[in-house]
Amino acid sequence: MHVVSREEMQAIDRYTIGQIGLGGPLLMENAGRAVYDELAPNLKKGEKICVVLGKGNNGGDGFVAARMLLDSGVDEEVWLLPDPLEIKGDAAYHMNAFLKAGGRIRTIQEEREAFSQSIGEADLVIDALLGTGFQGTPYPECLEVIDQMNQSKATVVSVDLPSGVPANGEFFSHHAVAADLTLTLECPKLAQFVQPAARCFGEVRTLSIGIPEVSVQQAGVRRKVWREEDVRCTLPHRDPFSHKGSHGKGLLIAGSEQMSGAAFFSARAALRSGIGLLSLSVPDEVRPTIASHLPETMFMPRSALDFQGLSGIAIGPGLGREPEQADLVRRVLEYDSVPCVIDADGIYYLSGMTELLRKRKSPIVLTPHPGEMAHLLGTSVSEVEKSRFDVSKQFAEKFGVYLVLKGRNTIITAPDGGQVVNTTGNAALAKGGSGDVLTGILFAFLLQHGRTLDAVCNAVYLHGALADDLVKTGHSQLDVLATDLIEHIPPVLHHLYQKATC
Ligand SMILES: NC(=O)C1=CN([C@@H]2O[C@H](COP(=O)(O)OP(=O)(O)OC[C@H]3O[C@@H](n4cnc5c(N)ncnc54)[C@H](OP(=O)(O)O)[C@@H]3O)[C@@H](O)[C@H]2O)[C@@H](O)CC1
Ligand SMILES: [K+]
Repeated sequence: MHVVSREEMQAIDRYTIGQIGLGGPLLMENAGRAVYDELAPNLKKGEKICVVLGKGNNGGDGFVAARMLLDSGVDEEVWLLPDPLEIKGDAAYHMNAFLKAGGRIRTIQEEREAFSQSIGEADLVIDALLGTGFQGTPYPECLEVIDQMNQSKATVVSVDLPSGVPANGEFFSHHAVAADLTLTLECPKLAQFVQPAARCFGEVRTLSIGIPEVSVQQAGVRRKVWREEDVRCTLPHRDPFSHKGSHGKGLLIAGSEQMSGAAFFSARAALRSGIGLLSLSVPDEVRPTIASHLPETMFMPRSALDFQGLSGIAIGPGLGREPEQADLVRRVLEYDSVPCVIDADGIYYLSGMTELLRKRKSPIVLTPHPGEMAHLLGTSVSEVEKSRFDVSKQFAEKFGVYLVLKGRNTIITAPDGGQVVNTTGNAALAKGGSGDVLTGILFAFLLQHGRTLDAVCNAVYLHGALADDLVKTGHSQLDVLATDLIEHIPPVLHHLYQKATC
Protein backbone atom coordinates (compact mmCIF):
# COMPACT_ATOMS: atom_id res chain seq x y z
CA MET A 1 0.00 0.00 0.00
CA HIS A 2 1.60 3.26 -1.17
CA VAL A 3 1.76 6.39 0.98
CA VAL A 4 1.51 9.61 -1.00
CA SER A 5 1.88 13.35 -0.71
CA ARG A 6 -0.74 15.78 -2.05
CA GLU A 7 1.35 16.42 -5.15
CA GLU A 8 1.93 12.71 -5.77
CA MET A 9 -1.80 11.95 -5.48
CA GLN A 10 -2.53 14.74 -7.93
CA ALA A 11 0.08 13.35 -10.35
CA ILE A 12 -1.43 9.87 -9.98
CA ASP A 13 -4.89 11.23 -10.81
CA ARG A 14 -3.51 13.20 -13.77
CA TYR A 15 -1.75 10.19 -15.24
CA THR A 16 -4.79 7.95 -14.78
CA ILE A 17 -7.05 10.48 -16.46
CA GLY A 18 -4.67 11.73 -19.15
CA GLN A 19 -2.62 8.67 -20.06
CA ILE A 20 -4.73 5.69 -19.03
CA GLY A 21 -7.92 7.37 -20.18
CA LEU A 22 -10.06 6.70 -17.11
CA GLY A 23 -11.88 10.02 -16.95
CA GLY A 24 -12.25 12.23 -13.88
CA PRO A 25 -16.02 11.61 -13.62
CA LEU A 26 -15.38 7.86 -13.67
CA LEU A 27 -12.80 8.07 -10.89
CA MET A 28 -15.19 10.23 -8.90
CA GLU A 29 -17.96 7.72 -9.50
CA ASN A 30 -15.64 4.96 -8.26
CA ALA A 31 -14.69 7.04 -5.21
CA GLY A 32 -18.28 7.88 -4.24
CA ARG A 33 -19.43 4.32 -4.88
CA ALA A 34 -16.60 2.94 -2.74
CA VAL A 35 -17.65 5.26 0.08
CA TYR A 36 -21.28 4.21 -0.28
CA ASP A 37 -20.41 0.49 -0.44
CA GLU A 38 -18.39 0.82 2.74
CA LEU A 39 -21.26 2.47 4.61
CA ALA A 40 -24.21 0.57 3.10
CA PRO A 41 -24.05 -2.64 5.17
CA ASN A 42 -24.56 -0.66 8.39
CA LEU A 43 -27.26 1.77 7.24
CA LYS A 44 -30.62 1.58 8.98
CA LYS A 45 -33.95 2.52 7.45
CA GLY A 46 -34.90 6.05 8.43
CA GLU A 47 -31.44 6.84 9.76
CA LYS A 48 -30.70 10.58 9.55
CA ILE A 49 -27.70 11.30 7.36
CA CYS A 50 -26.23 14.73 6.84
CA VAL A 51 -23.88 15.02 3.85
CA VAL A 52 -21.62 18.08 4.00
CA LEU A 53 -20.11 19.11 0.69
CA GLY A 54 -17.39 21.56 -0.31
CA LYS A 55 -16.63 23.21 -3.60
CA GLY A 56 -13.96 20.88 -4.98
CA ASN A 57 -13.70 17.26 -6.07
CA ASN A 58 -13.94 16.01 -2.50
CA GLY A 59 -17.46 17.44 -2.59
CA GLY A 60 -17.89 15.67 -5.95
CA ASP A 61 -17.22 12.32 -4.25
CA GLY A 62 -19.86 13.33 -1.73
CA PHE A 63 -22.41 13.99 -4.49
CA VAL A 64 -21.88 10.46 -5.85
CA ALA A 65 -22.33 8.88 -2.42
CA ALA A 66 -25.38 11.11 -1.84
CA ARG A 67 -26.90 9.95 -5.15
CA MET A 68 -26.54 6.33 -4.09
CA LEU A 69 -28.05 7.06 -0.71
CA LEU A 70 -31.20 8.39 -2.41
CA ASP A 71 -32.48 4.88 -2.97
CA SER A 72 -31.29 3.33 0.27
CA GLY A 73 -34.22 4.21 2.53
CA VAL A 74 -32.30 6.60 4.77
CA ASP A 75 -33.38 10.13 5.64
CA GLU A 76 -30.72 12.12 3.83
CA GLU A 77 -30.03 15.85 3.79
CA VAL A 78 -27.36 17.20 1.46
CA TRP A 79 -25.70 20.46 2.44
CA LEU A 80 -23.40 22.44 0.20
CA LEU A 81 -21.15 25.16 1.65
CA PRO A 82 -20.69 27.30 -1.49
CA ASP A 83 -23.33 28.43 -3.92
CA PRO A 84 -24.15 25.62 -6.43
CA LEU A 85 -23.08 27.98 -9.24
CA GLU A 86 -19.52 27.78 -7.91
CA ILE A 87 -19.31 24.03 -8.49
CA LYS A 88 -17.26 23.26 -11.60
CA GLY A 89 -15.84 20.37 -13.62
CA ASP A 90 -16.26 16.77 -12.48
CA ALA A 91 -17.97 17.84 -9.26
CA ALA A 92 -20.55 19.79 -11.31
CA TYR A 93 -21.07 16.71 -13.50
CA HIS A 94 -21.98 14.67 -10.43
CA MET A 95 -23.97 17.49 -8.81
CA ASN A 96 -26.17 17.50 -11.91
CA ALA A 97 -26.48 13.71 -11.87
CA PHE A 98 -27.52 13.90 -8.22
CA LEU A 99 -30.16 16.55 -8.98
CA LYS A 100 -31.50 14.67 -12.03
CA ALA A 101 -31.72 11.49 -9.96
CA GLY A 102 -34.14 13.34 -7.67
CA GLY A 103 -31.74 14.75 -5.09
CA ARG A 104 -32.17 18.07 -3.34
CA ILE A 105 -29.36 20.41 -2.34
CA ARG A 106 -29.54 22.96 0.45
CA THR A 107 -26.87 25.61 0.93
CA ILE A 108 -25.36 26.15 4.33
CA GLN A 109 -24.73 29.86 3.76
CA GLU A 110 -28.43 30.50 3.11
CA GLU A 111 -29.95 28.27 5.78
CA ARG A 112 -27.55 28.38 8.68
CA GLU A 113 -30.09 27.58 11.38
CA ALA A 114 -31.62 24.69 9.45
CA PHE A 115 -28.13 23.33 8.88
CA SER A 116 -27.34 23.51 12.61
CA GLN A 117 -30.55 21.65 13.33
CA SER A 118 -29.88 19.04 10.64
CA ILE A 119 -26.39 18.31 11.87
CA GLY A 120 -27.61 18.30 15.46
CA GLU A 121 -30.21 15.62 14.70
CA ALA A 122 -28.07 13.50 12.38
CA ASP A 123 -27.02 9.94 13.17
CA LEU A 124 -24.29 10.00 10.55
CA VAL A 125 -22.37 12.93 9.04
CA ILE A 126 -20.50 12.42 5.78
CA ASP A 127 -17.71 14.95 5.62
CA ALA A 128 -16.89 15.75 1.99
CA LEU A 129 -15.94 19.37 2.61
CA LEU A 130 -12.19 19.41 1.94
CA GLY A 131 -9.80 16.76 0.66
CA THR A 132 -6.33 16.79 -0.81
CA GLY A 133 -6.86 20.19 -2.46
CA PHE A 134 -6.95 21.97 0.89
CA GLN A 135 -3.90 23.89 2.13
CA GLY A 136 -3.22 26.54 4.75
CA THR A 137 -5.90 27.54 7.24
CA PRO A 138 -9.55 26.85 6.44
CA TYR A 139 -11.51 29.94 5.44
CA PRO A 140 -13.73 31.19 8.34
CA GLU A 141 -16.94 29.79 6.84
CA CYS A 142 -15.25 26.37 6.52
CA LEU A 143 -13.99 26.51 10.10
CA GLU A 144 -17.50 27.15 11.33
CA VAL A 145 -18.78 24.04 9.53
CA ILE A 146 -15.82 21.98 10.80
CA ASP A 147 -16.67 23.01 14.36
CA GLN A 148 -20.32 22.08 13.83
CA MET A 149 -19.33 18.62 12.58
CA ASN A 150 -17.13 18.18 15.64
CA GLN A 151 -19.91 19.27 18.00
CA SER A 152 -22.38 16.86 16.45
CA LYS A 153 -23.21 13.68 18.35
CA ALA A 154 -23.39 11.82 15.05
CA THR A 155 -20.79 9.40 13.78
CA VAL A 156 -18.57 11.43 11.46
CA VAL A 157 -17.18 9.72 8.39
CA SER A 158 -14.63 11.72 6.42
CA VAL A 159 -14.09 11.17 2.72
CA ASP A 160 -10.39 10.86 1.84
CA LEU A 161 -9.19 13.16 4.64
CA PRO A 162 -10.79 14.73 7.71
CA SER A 163 -11.60 18.22 6.43
CA GLY A 164 -9.03 20.79 7.47
CA VAL A 165 -6.19 18.27 7.71
CA PRO A 166 -3.45 19.18 5.24
CA ALA A 167 -2.65 16.07 3.18
CA ASN A 168 1.11 16.38 3.60
CA GLY A 169 0.83 16.38 7.37
CA GLU A 170 2.23 19.88 7.80
CA PHE A 171 1.96 21.19 11.36
CA PHE A 172 -1.30 23.06 11.97
CA SER A 173 -3.02 24.61 14.95
CA HIS A 174 -6.48 25.34 13.49
CA HIS A 175 -9.50 23.11 14.05
CA ALA A 176 -9.98 20.14 11.72
CA VAL A 177 -12.66 17.48 11.63
CA ALA A 178 -12.10 14.78 14.26
CA ALA A 179 -13.50 11.86 12.31
CA ASP A 180 -14.72 8.59 13.75
CA LEU A 181 -13.86 6.90 10.47
CA THR A 182 -11.84 8.10 7.51
CA LEU A 183 -12.33 6.44 4.14
CA THR A 184 -9.07 7.11 2.36
CA LEU A 185 -9.19 6.94 -1.41
CA GLU A 186 -6.69 4.63 -3.10
CA CYS A 187 -3.54 5.64 -1.19
CA PRO A 188 -3.00 6.74 2.41
CA LYS A 189 -1.73 10.32 2.56
CA LEU A 190 1.30 11.41 4.62
CA ALA A 191 -0.95 13.16 7.14
CA GLN A 192 -2.31 9.84 8.38
CA PHE A 193 1.01 8.99 10.00
CA VAL A 194 2.19 12.21 11.65
CA GLN A 195 1.10 14.49 14.46
CA PRO A 196 -1.08 16.46 14.91
CA ALA A 197 -2.94 15.31 11.79
CA ALA A 198 -3.00 11.61 12.72
CA ARG A 199 -5.25 12.23 15.73
CA CYS A 200 -8.05 13.47 13.44
CA PHE A 201 -8.48 10.30 11.40
CA GLY A 202 -10.22 7.91 13.78
CA GLU A 203 -10.39 4.46 12.26
CA VAL A 204 -8.97 4.42 8.74
CA ARG A 205 -10.01 2.23 5.82
CA THR A 206 -8.36 2.54 2.43
CA LEU A 207 -10.70 2.09 -0.52
CA SER A 208 -9.66 1.25 -4.05
CA ILE A 209 -11.05 3.58 -6.73
CA GLY A 210 -9.59 1.64 -9.64
CA ILE A 211 -6.30 3.47 -10.16
CA PRO A 212 -3.79 1.20 -11.93
CA GLU A 213 -0.41 0.54 -10.29
CA VAL A 214 1.38 2.05 -13.29
CA SER A 215 -0.03 5.48 -12.40
CA VAL A 216 1.56 5.25 -8.96
CA GLN A 217 4.88 4.16 -10.46
CA GLN A 218 4.78 7.00 -12.99
CA ALA A 219 4.28 9.49 -10.18
CA GLY A 220 7.57 8.24 -8.68
CA VAL A 221 6.06 7.25 -5.33
CA ARG A 222 8.68 5.51 -3.15
CA ARG A 223 6.84 5.18 0.14
CA LYS A 224 4.72 2.31 1.41
CA VAL A 225 3.10 0.78 4.45
CA TRP A 226 4.68 -2.49 5.61
CA ARG A 227 1.91 -5.01 6.17
CA GLU A 228 1.70 -8.57 7.39
CA GLU A 229 1.64 -9.79 3.79
CA ASP A 230 4.97 -8.02 3.22
CA VAL A 231 6.45 -9.79 6.23
CA ARG A 232 5.05 -13.13 5.12
CA CYS A 233 6.74 -12.94 1.75
CA THR A 234 10.10 -11.68 2.99
CA LEU A 235 10.80 -13.94 5.97
CA PRO A 236 14.08 -15.77 5.53
CA HIS A 237 13.98 -19.57 5.53
CA ARG A 238 16.62 -21.73 7.10
CA ASP A 239 18.63 -24.04 4.96
CA PRO A 240 18.11 -27.53 6.44
CA PHE A 241 21.87 -28.05 6.17
CA SER A 242 22.74 -24.82 7.94
CA HIS A 243 24.71 -24.55 11.17
CA LYS A 244 24.88 -21.94 13.90
CA GLY A 245 27.44 -19.93 11.97
CA SER A 246 25.00 -19.61 9.07
CA HIS A 247 22.63 -17.42 11.08
CA GLY A 248 24.90 -14.63 12.18
CA LYS A 249 27.81 -14.28 14.56
CA GLY A 250 26.96 -11.07 16.30
CA LEU A 251 28.63 -8.94 18.90
CA LEU A 252 26.42 -6.74 21.04
CA ILE A 253 28.18 -3.94 22.92
CA ALA A 254 25.72 -2.75 25.52
CA GLY A 255 25.00 -2.12 29.18
CA SER A 256 26.55 -0.13 31.97
CA GLU A 257 26.46 -0.35 35.73
CA GLN A 258 23.27 1.73 35.82
CA MET A 259 21.65 0.02 32.85
CA SER A 260 22.48 -3.67 32.85
CA GLY A 261 18.88 -4.52 31.93
CA ALA A 262 19.24 -2.93 28.50
CA ALA A 263 22.02 -5.37 27.58
CA PHE A 264 19.92 -8.28 28.81
CA PHE A 265 16.82 -7.20 26.85
CA SER A 266 18.71 -6.74 23.58
CA ALA A 267 20.66 -9.97 23.94
CA ARG A 268 17.68 -12.08 24.89
CA ALA A 269 15.56 -10.57 22.08
CA ALA A 270 18.33 -11.30 19.56
CA LEU A 271 18.50 -14.92 20.73
CA ARG A 272 14.73 -15.30 20.53
CA SER A 273 14.84 -13.82 17.04
CA GLY A 274 17.16 -16.43 15.64
CA ILE A 275 20.72 -15.13 15.86
CA GLY A 276 23.13 -18.07 15.43
CA LEU A 277 25.85 -17.01 17.86
CA LEU A 278 25.78 -14.02 20.15
CA SER A 279 28.66 -12.47 22.03
CA LEU A 280 27.88 -9.78 24.53
CA SER A 281 30.28 -7.15 25.74
CA VAL A 282 29.27 -5.54 29.02
CA PRO A 283 31.42 -3.85 31.69
CA ASP A 284 33.17 -6.46 33.88
CA GLU A 285 31.23 -5.45 36.97
CA VAL A 286 27.91 -6.09 35.19
CA ARG A 287 28.77 -9.46 33.74
CA PRO A 288 28.18 -11.65 36.82
CA THR A 289 24.71 -10.16 37.27
CA ILE A 290 23.44 -10.93 33.83
CA ALA A 291 25.49 -13.95 32.74
CA SER A 292 23.33 -16.32 34.75
CA HIS A 293 20.25 -15.05 32.87
CA LEU A 294 21.83 -15.46 29.45
CA PRO A 295 23.23 -18.99 29.32
CA GLU A 296 23.17 -19.08 25.50
CA THR A 297 25.40 -16.00 25.27
CA MET A 298 29.18 -15.77 25.10
CA PHE A 299 30.91 -12.82 26.71
CA MET A 300 33.68 -10.60 25.32
CA PRO A 301 35.42 -8.30 27.80
CA ARG A 302 35.42 -4.60 26.91
CA SER A 303 39.19 -4.57 27.30
CA ALA A 304 39.64 -7.30 24.68
CA LEU A 305 37.18 -6.46 21.93
CA ASP A 306 37.92 -8.42 18.78
CA PHE A 307 35.80 -7.90 15.68
CA GLN A 308 37.46 -10.60 13.55
CA GLY A 309 35.14 -13.36 12.38
CA LEU A 310 31.96 -11.49 13.25
CA SER A 311 29.13 -11.00 10.78
CA GLY A 312 27.68 -7.94 12.52
CA ILE A 313 27.96 -5.58 15.48
CA ALA A 314 25.28 -3.80 17.48
CA ILE A 315 26.14 -1.03 19.90
CA GLY A 316 24.26 1.29 22.17
CA PRO A 317 21.56 -0.07 24.49
CA GLY A 318 22.31 1.11 28.02
CA LEU A 319 25.89 1.94 27.03
CA GLY A 320 26.05 5.07 29.18
CA ARG A 321 27.47 8.43 28.28
CA GLU A 322 31.01 8.39 29.63
CA PRO A 323 33.53 9.72 27.11
CA GLU A 324 35.22 6.33 26.67
CA GLN A 325 32.02 4.98 25.09
CA ALA A 326 32.55 7.40 22.20
CA ASP A 327 35.71 5.46 21.27
CA LEU A 328 33.71 2.24 21.14
CA VAL A 329 31.25 3.79 18.70
CA ARG A 330 34.13 5.10 16.59
CA ARG A 331 35.79 1.68 16.49
CA VAL A 332 32.55 0.05 15.34
CA LEU A 333 32.13 2.60 12.57
CA GLU A 334 35.73 2.25 11.45
CA TYR A 335 35.47 -1.53 11.23
CA ASP A 336 33.45 -1.33 8.08
CA SER A 337 33.41 -4.88 6.75
CA VAL A 338 30.21 -5.98 8.57
CA PRO A 339 26.78 -4.38 9.06
CA CYS A 340 26.16 -2.55 12.30
CA VAL A 341 23.20 -1.38 14.34
CA ILE A 342 23.60 1.76 16.43
CA ASP A 343 21.01 2.60 19.05
CA ALA A 344 20.40 4.75 22.10
CA ASP A 345 23.62 6.02 23.73
CA GLY A 346 25.48 4.85 20.63
CA ILE A 347 23.54 7.42 18.64
CA TYR A 348 24.32 10.08 21.23
CA TYR A 349 27.96 10.06 20.13
CA LEU A 350 27.32 10.06 16.42
CA SER A 351 26.81 13.79 16.06
CA GLY A 352 30.57 14.26 16.13
CA MET A 353 31.23 11.37 13.75
CA THR A 354 28.84 11.78 10.88
CA GLU A 355 31.67 11.73 8.32
CA LEU A 356 32.43 8.16 9.39
CA LEU A 357 28.82 7.23 8.61
CA ARG A 358 29.21 8.43 5.07
CA LYS A 359 32.49 6.58 4.52
CA ARG A 360 31.40 3.21 5.91
CA LYS A 361 30.97 0.55 3.23
CA SER A 362 28.75 -1.99 5.05
CA PRO A 363 25.17 -1.17 6.03
CA ILE A 364 24.53 0.98 9.08
CA VAL A 365 21.15 0.89 10.80
CA LEU A 366 20.36 3.73 13.21
CA THR A 367 17.32 3.47 15.47
CA PRO A 368 16.76 6.89 17.05
CA HIS A 369 13.67 7.99 18.91
CA PRO A 370 12.72 11.61 18.16
CA GLY A 371 14.87 12.91 21.05
CA GLU A 372 17.96 11.10 19.77
CA MET A 373 17.21 12.25 16.23
CA ALA A 374 16.93 15.84 17.44
CA HIS A 375 20.28 15.54 19.24
CA LEU A 376 21.87 14.10 16.11
CA LEU A 377 20.65 17.01 14.03
CA GLY A 378 21.22 19.69 16.65
CA THR A 379 17.54 20.63 16.60
CA SER A 380 14.47 20.21 18.80
CA VAL A 381 12.14 17.24 19.16
CA SER A 382 9.24 19.36 17.91
CA GLU A 383 11.16 20.23 14.73
CA VAL A 384 11.78 16.52 14.12
CA GLU A 385 8.16 15.65 14.82
CA LYS A 386 6.91 18.38 12.49
CA SER A 387 8.50 16.72 9.48
CA ARG A 388 9.33 13.12 10.28
CA PHE A 389 9.27 11.95 6.67
CA ASP A 390 11.49 14.74 5.33
CA VAL A 391 13.94 14.73 8.23
CA SER A 392 14.42 10.96 7.89
CA LYS A 393 14.84 11.07 4.15
CA GLN A 394 17.36 13.88 4.20
CA PHE A 395 19.49 12.21 6.86
CA ALA A 396 19.40 8.71 5.37
CA GLU A 397 20.30 9.95 1.90
CA LYS A 398 22.97 12.35 3.09
CA PHE A 399 24.78 9.84 5.27
CA GLY A 400 23.94 6.62 3.43
CA VAL A 401 22.29 4.88 6.39
CA TYR A 402 19.13 2.92 7.12
CA LEU A 403 17.26 5.14 9.52
CA VAL A 404 14.53 3.86 11.83
CA LEU A 405 12.79 6.92 13.27
CA LYS A 406 10.82 5.43 16.12
CA GLY A 407 7.46 6.55 17.44
CA ARG A 408 3.85 5.87 16.58
CA ASN A 409 4.11 4.88 12.90
CA THR A 410 7.86 4.29 12.86
CA ILE A 411 9.39 5.44 9.57
CA ILE A 412 12.14 3.35 8.02
CA THR A 413 14.23 5.08 5.36
CA ALA A 414 16.78 3.38 3.12
CA PRO A 415 19.97 5.12 1.93
CA ASP A 416 18.34 5.60 -1.49
CA GLY A 417 15.49 7.58 0.11
CA GLY A 418 12.81 4.86 -0.20
CA GLN A 419 10.54 4.90 2.85
CA VAL A 420 8.40 2.38 4.69
CA VAL A 421 5.87 3.15 7.42
CA ASN A 422 5.13 0.63 10.13
CA THR A 423 1.68 0.67 11.67
CA THR A 424 1.94 -2.09 14.26
CA GLY A 425 2.46 -1.25 17.92
CA ASN A 426 0.62 0.68 20.59
CA ALA A 427 1.25 2.78 23.67
CA ALA A 428 2.30 -0.32 25.62
CA LEU A 429 5.68 0.19 23.92
CA ALA A 430 6.08 3.59 25.60
CA LYS A 431 8.16 2.10 28.40
CA GLY A 432 11.84 1.73 29.22
CA GLY A 433 13.35 -1.38 27.67
CA SER A 434 11.13 -1.75 24.65
CA GLY A 435 13.67 0.02 22.39
CA ASP A 436 16.37 -2.39 23.60
CA VAL A 437 14.13 -5.28 22.57
CA LEU A 438 13.75 -3.78 19.10
CA THR A 439 17.53 -3.48 18.75
CA GLY A 440 17.94 -7.16 19.59
CA ILE A 441 15.28 -8.31 17.14
CA LEU A 442 16.61 -6.03 14.43
CA PHE A 443 20.19 -7.17 14.95
CA ALA A 444 19.23 -10.84 14.71
CA PHE A 445 17.07 -10.31 11.62
CA LEU A 446 19.78 -8.28 9.92
CA LEU A 447 22.30 -11.09 10.26
CA GLN A 448 19.90 -13.67 8.83
CA HIS A 449 18.69 -11.75 5.81
CA GLY A 450 20.23 -10.91 2.47
CA ARG A 451 18.15 -7.75 2.08
CA THR A 452 18.76 -5.17 4.76
CA LEU A 453 15.57 -3.18 4.23
CA ASP A 454 13.35 -6.27 4.49
CA ALA A 455 15.13 -7.34 7.67
CA VAL A 456 14.70 -3.92 9.27
CA CYS A 457 11.04 -3.61 8.27
CA ASN A 458 10.23 -7.11 9.51
CA ALA A 459 11.91 -6.41 12.84
CA VAL A 460 9.98 -3.17 13.37
CA TYR A 461 6.76 -4.89 12.32
CA LEU A 462 7.32 -7.81 14.68
CA HIS A 463 8.21 -5.54 17.60
CA GLY A 464 4.91 -3.67 17.22
CA ALA A 465 2.96 -6.87 16.61
CA LEU A 466 4.22 -8.26 19.93
CA ALA A 467 2.66 -5.36 21.79
CA ASP A 468 -0.54 -5.55 19.74
CA ASP A 469 -0.92 -9.25 20.39
CA LEU A 470 -0.17 -8.90 24.11
CA VAL A 471 -2.91 -6.31 24.62
CA LYS A 472 -5.33 -8.55 22.74
CA THR A 473 -4.50 -11.54 24.90
CA GLY A 474 -4.72 -10.67 28.55
CA HIS A 475 -2.47 -7.63 28.92
CA SER A 476 -3.30 -3.95 29.13
CA GLN A 477 -1.23 -1.17 27.58
CA LEU A 478 -0.01 -0.36 31.10
CA ASP A 479 1.49 -3.62 32.19
CA VAL A 480 3.52 -4.87 29.24
CA LEU A 481 7.20 -5.23 30.18
CA ALA A 482 10.22 -5.60 27.93
CA THR A 483 10.48 -9.19 29.12
CA ASP A 484 6.85 -9.82 28.11
CA LEU A 485 7.69 -8.62 24.59
CA ILE A 486 10.66 -10.96 24.39
CA GLU A 487 8.78 -13.99 25.66
CA HIS A 488 5.98 -13.26 23.22
CA ILE A 489 8.31 -13.49 20.20
CA PRO A 490 7.83 -17.28 19.79
CA PRO A 491 4.03 -17.33 19.23
CA VAL A 492 4.02 -14.25 17.00
CA LEU A 493 6.95 -15.49 14.90
CA HIS A 494 5.27 -18.90 14.75
CA HIS A 495 2.10 -17.28 13.43
CA LEU A 496 4.03 -15.35 10.76
CA TYR A 497 6.00 -18.40 9.65
CA GLN A 498 2.84 -20.52 9.50
CA LYS A 499 1.49 -18.01 7.00
CA ALA A 500 4.74 -17.41 5.10
CA THR A 501 4.19 -17.17 1.37
CA CYS A 502 7.76 -17.48 0.12
N1 LIG B 1 -9.69 13.67 -10.40
C1 LIG B 1 -9.28 13.75 -9.17
O1 LIG B 1 -8.37 14.50 -8.89
C2 LIG B 1 -9.98 12.99 -8.14
C3 LIG B 1 -10.12 13.53 -6.86
N2 LIG B 1 -10.86 12.94 -5.93
C4 LIG B 1 -11.29 13.67 -4.76
O2 LIG B 1 -11.00 15.02 -4.91
C5 LIG B 1 -10.27 15.52 -3.81
C6 LIG B 1 -9.34 16.57 -4.28
O3 LIG B 1 -10.13 17.49 -4.95
P1 LIG B 1 -9.67 18.99 -5.19
O4 LIG B 1 -8.29 18.98 -5.69
O5 LIG B 1 -10.70 19.58 -6.06
O6 LIG B 1 -9.65 19.59 -3.79
P2 LIG B 1 -10.67 19.53 -2.53
O7 LIG B 1 -9.99 18.72 -1.54
O8 LIG B 1 -12.04 19.15 -2.92
O9 LIG B 1 -10.68 21.00 -2.05
C7 LIG B 1 -10.52 22.00 -3.01
C8 LIG B 1 -11.27 23.17 -2.57
O10 LIG B 1 -10.74 23.59 -1.35
C9 LIG B 1 -10.75 24.96 -1.35
N3 LIG B 1 -9.70 25.41 -0.48
C10 LIG B 1 -8.38 25.48 -0.68
N4 LIG B 1 -7.76 25.97 0.37
C11 LIG B 1 -8.72 26.25 1.26
C12 LIG B 1 -8.71 26.80 2.54
N5 LIG B 1 -7.57 27.18 3.13
N6 LIG B 1 -9.89 26.91 3.20
C13 LIG B 1 -11.03 26.52 2.62
N7 LIG B 1 -11.10 26.01 1.39
C14 LIG B 1 -9.95 25.87 0.73
C15 LIG B 1 -10.59 25.44 -2.76
O11 LIG B 1 -11.40 26.53 -2.90
P3 LIG B 1 -10.82 27.88 -3.56
O12 LIG B 1 -9.62 28.27 -2.74
O13 LIG B 1 -10.47 27.52 -4.95
O14 LIG B 1 -11.93 28.85 -3.43
C16 LIG B 1 -11.06 24.25 -3.56
O15 LIG B 1 -12.27 24.51 -4.19
C17 LIG B 1 -9.63 14.31 -3.21
O16 LIG B 1 -9.38 14.49 -1.84
C18 LIG B 1 -10.67 13.25 -3.47
O17 LIG B 1 -11.65 13.30 -2.47
C19 LIG B 1 -11.51 11.67 -6.23
O18 LIG B 1 -12.79 11.99 -6.67
C20 LIG B 1 -10.81 10.88 -7.31
C21 LIG B 1 -10.56 11.68 -8.51
K1 LIG C 1 -13.18 15.36 3.65
